[in-house]
Amino acid sequence: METSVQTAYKEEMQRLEETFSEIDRQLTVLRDIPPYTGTDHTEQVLDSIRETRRHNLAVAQVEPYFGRLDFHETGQKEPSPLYIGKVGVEKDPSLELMVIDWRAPVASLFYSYTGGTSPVEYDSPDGLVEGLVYLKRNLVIRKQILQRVVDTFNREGDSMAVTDEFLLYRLGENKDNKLRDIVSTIQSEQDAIIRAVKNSALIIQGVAGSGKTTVALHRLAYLLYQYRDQVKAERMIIFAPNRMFLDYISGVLPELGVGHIQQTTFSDWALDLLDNEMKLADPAERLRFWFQTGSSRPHMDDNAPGRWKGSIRFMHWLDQALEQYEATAVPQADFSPWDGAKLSKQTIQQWHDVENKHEPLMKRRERVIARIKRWMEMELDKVWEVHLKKDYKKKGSAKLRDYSKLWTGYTPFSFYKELFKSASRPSFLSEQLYSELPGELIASTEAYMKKKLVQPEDMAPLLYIRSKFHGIHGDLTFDHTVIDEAQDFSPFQIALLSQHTRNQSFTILGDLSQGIHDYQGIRNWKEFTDLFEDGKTAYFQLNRSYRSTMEIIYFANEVLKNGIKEPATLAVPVFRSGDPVQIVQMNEAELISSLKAAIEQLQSGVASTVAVLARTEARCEALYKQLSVHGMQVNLIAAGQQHYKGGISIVPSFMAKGLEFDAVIVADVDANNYAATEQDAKLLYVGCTRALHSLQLWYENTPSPLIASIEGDFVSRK
Ligand SMILES: Nc1ncnc2c1ncn2[C@@H]1O[C@H](COP(=O)(O)OP(=O)(O)OP(=O)(O)O)[C@@H](O)[C@H]1O
Repeated sequence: METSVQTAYKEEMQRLEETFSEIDRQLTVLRDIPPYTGTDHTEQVLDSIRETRRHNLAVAQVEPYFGRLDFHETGQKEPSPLYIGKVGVEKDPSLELMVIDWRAPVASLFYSYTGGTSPVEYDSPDGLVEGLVYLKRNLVIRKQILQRVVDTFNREGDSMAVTDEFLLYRLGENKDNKLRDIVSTIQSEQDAIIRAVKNSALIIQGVAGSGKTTVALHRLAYLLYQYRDQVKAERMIIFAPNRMFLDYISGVLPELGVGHIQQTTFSDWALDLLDNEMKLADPAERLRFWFQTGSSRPHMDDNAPGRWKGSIRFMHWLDQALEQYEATAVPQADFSPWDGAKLSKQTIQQWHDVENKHEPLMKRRERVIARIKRWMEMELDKVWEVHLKKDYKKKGSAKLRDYSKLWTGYTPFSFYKELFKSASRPSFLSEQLYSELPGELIASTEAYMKKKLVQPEDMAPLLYIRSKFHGIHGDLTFDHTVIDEAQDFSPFQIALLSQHTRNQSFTILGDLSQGIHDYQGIRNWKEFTDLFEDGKTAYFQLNRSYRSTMEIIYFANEVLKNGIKEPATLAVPVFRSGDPVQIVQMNEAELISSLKAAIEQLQSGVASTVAVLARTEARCEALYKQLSVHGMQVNLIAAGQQHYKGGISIVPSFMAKGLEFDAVIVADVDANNYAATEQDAKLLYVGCTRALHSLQLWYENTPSPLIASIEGDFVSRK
C-alpha cells in the first residue's frame, strides 16, 4: 500500500510537471517575440513588461516554488492549494495564479501560520480575509528536480503544531562565503518585521544570529513589491559597518530579484557628500587604541570623543554656533562702490534676514551678494559719462570683492575647523559657547584637522553643517533607509539620517549585547526612539537565534552573564544540537601545530569555513604568518578589508561582527585578553556567536573569568 509520503510526493511531481510545462510554453512564446528597438513609447513599455516576464519565468523555471499552503477561505466551497515561490506565475490566458509571489498579501499566511485549528486571517487590499489552513508543506526543488516534500502541518494528521523539521534541515547545511536568502523558511516573528508598514521607524533589537541582517534585506524586497508606486530601489539605502560586510551580504538582494539599492558605509557616504575635502584617519589606529588589553585599556564614558560628538547635545551646540554665525555673518558696514552710491547695511541685512530667510546659509550669502551686484549694475546704468562708468565699474568690482571677503564664506570642513581652533575662538562664537567644548576634544580634533583628517564621529556634524549651508536636495533624500549594526551608531547620526529619509521610513537593527564599540554607540534603544515623532516608531525584539547550535548559544549566554549584571536579552536557540563547546588548554609552543591539526580536522568533518579569532590585529598577523609558513591557505581579515573570501580566516574578534563560520576557534581566551568586564564579555560573545556548528576556546595559563566557571553538558574541557 502507498504511504502518505509517497502519495504526497506523487501529487507534487504531477503538479510540478504541469507548472514546468506552463512555464516552458509561455517562455517559448515570449522568446519568439523579437526585442523592440524602435522609439514608440507604448511599444517600449510593452517590451519592458515582456522582458520582466521573461526574467521571472526564467527564475521560476529552475525552482518554481518552495511552499504550499492549503487554505479554505470562508465562503468558498473547498480549500485550494497556494504554491509560494520567489516570483509569481500566472496561467496564460486565464490569469489563474499558479505560483504566488512570496511577498503577496496571501503568502503572508504561509509565514505567519504557526499551527492550530483556529481560523487565520491575512490583510488583503480589500480588507481582512479569514479562513482555515489545511496543509502547510515545504518543497525542495533543485535544478528542476523535486528533492524533498516535508509536511510541517496537516489538519488530517496527528500533530496540530507546525514542526521545525524543515527549518532544522536548512540550518544544518554548511555555509559558503556569502549570506543567503531565507524565503522558504522565514519565521513568523521575522515575517512581521518584513511586512511592517513603510512609514515608520522600525527599531529591531535582535540577539546574535536572529536573522536581523537577512530580515532587513527581505524587507527591502517586500517594500519594493508592496509599495511599488511609492518607492524606487535607487532611492533606498543600506548602511553597513564596513565594506567587507557589504561584500558578504551582496548575494542576498540579487537572489531576491532586487538590484540598484545603494549600499555603503556611513563614512563613505559622508565623505562623498563632503566632496572628499578631507580623509578619514586610519581606522586601524583607532581600533588599536580602543581595543587595547590589560592596564592600558582606555576608559569609556560619555566624554569619549565618539559619545560626545555623537550626542544630540552636540547637535544643539552646533545649532547655536550656526545661529551665532548667521547673526553676525553680514558685514556691519554700508556698501559704497564709488563716491555717491551707497547701499545701507540695514538694507543688506534685510535682504539677508527677511527676503532670503528660507535659503540655507551659504546659498543666502551667494544670493545677497548677487543682489548687491545687480544693484551696483543698476546704479552704473544711471551714469552717462563713459570714462566715469568705466572707472566706477572697476572700482565697484574691487569693492565687492573686498566686501565678500568681510562676509566669510565657509565649506563644512573649514567651518568645523574654525570651531576647533585652540589658539582663539572664532569671532562669531560667544565666549560662553566656546567654553562648553572640552579642551581635550579641541586639541585632538585640531591635530587631525590640520592634516585634513577626521574621525568617524566627525562625519555627522560635518554633514549637519553641510545641510545648514546648502540644504538637502531631492536626490539626497531616501525612500527608505536601513541601518545595520545600529547599536554602533550615534543619536546624532540617526538624527542626521532622518533629515535625508522621507516619512521616517527606517529599518534600524542591532544588538545591544554586541555593542563592542561602546566609545561611539548607544546603550539603550531609547536614545533613538526619542528622536522620532510619537507614534511613528515601532520596536521589535528577535530572541530566537538561528545561526548556532543550542550548545553554542547556551555557552555564549553564560559568557554574557559573567560580564554583564543584567544582559538586555538572552538568545533562545532553535532545537538544533551539535557537539559541546570545547575549552582547550594549549601551550604557546604547540599552538601553531595544534591549530593546523584542529583546522584540518574541522575541515574534514562539518566545516567548510573556519575562523580563528584573536584579540588584536598584531596577534592575528603573527598567527597568519606562522600558519602560512606551515603551508596553510589562510586569509587574514584586517580593518579596511574590501572582500570576504571564505575558507580559513584569521580575524580580530572586533572585525568578526556580522560574519559567520561553520567552525570558530577563539584563541588566547585568558584573563588578560578577556577580563570580567562588560566590554570584554560583549567581545567574546560576538566571537562565540559567529559559529554555526562548532566552537572551541583556547587559552594558555589561566582561562578568562568569563569562561572559567561555565559548567554544563553543553561544554567540555581538555
Ligand atoms: N528563518 C530563517 N531560516 C533559515 N535561516 C535563517 C533564518 N533566519 C536566520 N537564518 C540564518 O541565521 C544566520 C544569521 O542570520 P543574520 O546574519 O541575518 O543574523 P543577525 O541577527 O544579523 O546576526 P548577528 O547580529 O550575529 O550578525 C544566517 O545564516 C541566516 O541565513
